[in-house]
Amino acid sequence: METLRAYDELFPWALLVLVTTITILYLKQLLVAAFKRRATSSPSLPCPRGLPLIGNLHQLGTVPHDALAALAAKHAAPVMLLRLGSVRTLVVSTADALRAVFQPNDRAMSGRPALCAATRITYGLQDIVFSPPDGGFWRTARRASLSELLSAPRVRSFREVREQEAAALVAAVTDMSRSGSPVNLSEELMATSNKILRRVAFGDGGGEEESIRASAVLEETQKLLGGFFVADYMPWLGWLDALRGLRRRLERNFHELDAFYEKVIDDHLSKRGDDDDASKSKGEDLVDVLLRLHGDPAYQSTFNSRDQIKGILTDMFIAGTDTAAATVEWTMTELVRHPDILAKAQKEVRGAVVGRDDDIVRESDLPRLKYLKQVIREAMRVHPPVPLLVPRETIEPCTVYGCEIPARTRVLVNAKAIGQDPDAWGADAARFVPERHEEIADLSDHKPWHDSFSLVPFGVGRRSCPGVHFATSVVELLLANLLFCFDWRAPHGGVVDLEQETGLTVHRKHPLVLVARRVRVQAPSDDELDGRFSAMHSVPS
Ligand code: HEM
Repeated sequence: METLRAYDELFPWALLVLVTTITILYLKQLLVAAFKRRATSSPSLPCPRGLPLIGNLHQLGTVPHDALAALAAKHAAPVMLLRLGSVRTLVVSTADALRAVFQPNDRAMSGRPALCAATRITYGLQDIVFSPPDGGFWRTARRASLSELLSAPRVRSFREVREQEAAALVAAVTDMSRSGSPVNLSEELMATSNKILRRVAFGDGGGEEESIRASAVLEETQKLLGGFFVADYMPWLGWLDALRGLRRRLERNFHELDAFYEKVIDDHLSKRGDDDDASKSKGEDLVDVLLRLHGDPAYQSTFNSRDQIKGILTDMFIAGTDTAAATVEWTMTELVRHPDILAKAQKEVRGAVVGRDDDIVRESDLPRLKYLKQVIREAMRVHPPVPLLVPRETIEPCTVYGCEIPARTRVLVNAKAIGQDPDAWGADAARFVPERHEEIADLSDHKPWHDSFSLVPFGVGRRSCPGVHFATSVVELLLANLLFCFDWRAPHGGVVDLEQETGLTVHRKHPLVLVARRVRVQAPSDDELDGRFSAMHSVPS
């Protein structure tokens, strides 16, 4: 009994000790877990604080690339981790950081998020731009884009289309300049770029009316792809997109686009039956090429459905039209803001292209226009047309500055912030100075675009743009003709602003409206020509 009483007295104490021990062990475990979490997730990557539910979404503002650049500067964060809705997002904002993030992790960073509009428009990600990199399809389709669709010989084969459309642009602007009315250059450039891509991709078939309808459908596709779908950031609120009517718009656009492609493909198939093999590869447009690959045993296992052909056609059109037009639009904006640079570029092109009857710049003239290429590079540094590139997503865990980044993290590369990075471009990074690209030996070579981490308007690594060659030939030809044929100024002696419209491709907020004066260039004397070339490559005061 004595012993039992002793046990009774001891029991509460024993219980207390037990509970205390368990509590201490539990708290210790919590603390260790918390330390471990801090140690393994992101010890050094800044994570600007967000709000419940929406995270940092509200900090994107109306011009996301500029807002992100400001946020990165505020937190001294070349790389930062944000939460956009429920999406963990890594943002890269300087050239050094881009190298540090991508050089060791190019494969890990090569995914794309399955965004709502892109998934629908590309027939469930059966294209090049948005397809996942780990299946065989992207690899084969990308190989086809480099060796067939956008190869140097293929791009050369479309020279006539580009020259005809450049001449049509000059004619349209000449008409407007004659009547004295200012030219809406943004509109003209978009129409020209659109027409070039349509002819290259779908051929010359179809009447003018059909062509205009197709442009309207493709324009809507562009808007939807650049639009904001709530489901891309907060999947559980995706029903809001239906309430906003976006889902219905997307469905309508998808079916219109599909009907258009079906007709184009059927027309090509019936035309093909009549052609012999030799004429087939001669005047092929991109639909012809894709139909040929569809029947080629080397490609057949991956290119085996019409949907894939249609997905890739959307890529070509969407990736190529808007971007080329925006590049010329921003380049002309900067030139009109810098009359000395405009004069120097005009002097070069007018000195190099004279003495012919047709009074227009041809593609064979372009290799001589070194300063023009510097001007374009500088415009793409200051105004990359796709400032946040096309979003990426990690396909596997990887390490960034010693921190583990899980798979399925969205990655945004701020090409605009990188182009303004003073460590890469110097203290005058914000100024428009084409001469800073003088050192690049061969600007006709497209390698410099892909080798750089400080100038990345065409992206970076294995998913960078395969359309560089195509894009630069359109941009250079249109710009050279605008400079050769016209003198330009802002209406009423005003200043052209730099306000931006948002979207995947960034255009000017207000169209670029300028006064053009048609110029007929006289053949210069030999002495004049000698003087021109020595003056041409000196820095303007
Ligand atoms: C000035 C014009 C252009 C610019 C600024 C541009 C820019 C870009 C950018 C930033 C990307 C994403 C790169 C990345 O994620 O690292 C891209 C991808 C792509 N671009 Fe372009 N682009 C232009 C013209 C073109 C043209 C003319 C075509 C074809 C006709 C084209 C076809 C593509 C394709 C297929 C991809 C996807 C590549 C992949 O994911 O593997 N682009 N472009």
